Amino acid sequence: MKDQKERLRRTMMFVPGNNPAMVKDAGIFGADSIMFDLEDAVSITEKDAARYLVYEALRTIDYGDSELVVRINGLDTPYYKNDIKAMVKAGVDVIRLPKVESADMMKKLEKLVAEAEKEFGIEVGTTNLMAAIESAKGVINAYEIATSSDRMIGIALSAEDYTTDMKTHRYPDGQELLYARNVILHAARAAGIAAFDTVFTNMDDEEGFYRETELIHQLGFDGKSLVNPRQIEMVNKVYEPTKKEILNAQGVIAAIAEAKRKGSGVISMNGQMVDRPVLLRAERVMSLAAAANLVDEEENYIEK
Ligand SMILES: CC(C)(COP(=O)(O)OP(=O)(O)OC[C@H]1O[C@@H](n2cnc3c(N)ncnc32)[C@H](O)[C@@H]1OP(=O)(O)O)[C@@H](O)C(=O)NCCC(=O)NCCSC(=O)C[C@@](O)(CC(=O)O)C(=O)O
Ligand SMILES: [Mg+2]
Repeated sequence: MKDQKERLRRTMMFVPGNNPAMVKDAGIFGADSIMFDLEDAVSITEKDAARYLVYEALRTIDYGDSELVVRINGLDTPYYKNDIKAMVKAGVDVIRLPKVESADMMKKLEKLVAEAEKEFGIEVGTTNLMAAIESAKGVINAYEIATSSDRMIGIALSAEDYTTDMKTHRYPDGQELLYARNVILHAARAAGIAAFDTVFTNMDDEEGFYRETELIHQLGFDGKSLVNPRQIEMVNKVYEPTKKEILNAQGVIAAIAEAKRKGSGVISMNGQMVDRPVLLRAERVMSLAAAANLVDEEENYIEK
């Protein structure tokens, strides 16, 4: 199996942790990551019930190949300690901390997670972490957050809270998010972890959703937080490589293998220089092609 830091995460779907039907069926939509929410989708009166529901679901329901993420309550609430204990005990893959503004917040989370792992006899270091950046301060400190722990698998932009903090709101062209998107992407890339774009909340605006997904794909995001299963197929479509890109990637991989046989790291293919960065891009294209079932086990292109 691939390193957890390397896995494909195009779609990370929020599932309200207080909704038994949604929690039960969340695995059928094929999201790369399912993110059970204990924070803002759950009212204060339902915090304990939601925690228990998600705990039971993690222990008993088979969610297939999807990565299992839980967004716990923030460090400024009375709920996060119980959330951490329960989710670690249930064996969650990733804990997502909301409203992160500093590396210290992630270090505090890491310490509590390690304590819980010890308490429940789980190997220390098993539970991965990610941070949601939802304020100007979080954006300013994005790199220190991204590098705060070896357990970090990614950082995410949370535009609903972020635009509120910035005294603006979301516009169709996304200009108000350009700076935050670029800072978060650079911080994630410099730290060697994943970058996730924010949710798109207007379910009736398919055109707007496509436009936003194409933009974040072009910028280089690994994927997007989602609020509805209908959005999964649309994101996968945008991230699907074309036949030309797949055939080119296969050529690059073969050319580099040939170069290695000759003791070199660089070779020319159709007059184009092919070296390590080109190879890394080709490998990502092949991962996306495999996820979209566009290649067979020997990585041959499947004509549809
Ligand atoms: C939006 C809507 C009400 C629409 O409902 P609708 O009923 O119209 O949807 P339909 O399409 O008709 O549903 C068809 C079938 O799919 C099922 N189904 C729908 N959604 C499903 C789902 N998510 N998981 C599993 N199942 C699902 C449904 O049960 C039905 O099943 P069935 O009846 O059997 O046919 C619904 O989707 C929903 O509640 N979404 C989650 C909302 C949420 O979690 N918000 C909090 C996270 S954001 C935030 O906090 C901001 C943030 O913090 C973010 C950041 O940090 O990134 C920031 O600051 O930016
Ligand atoms: Mg938020």
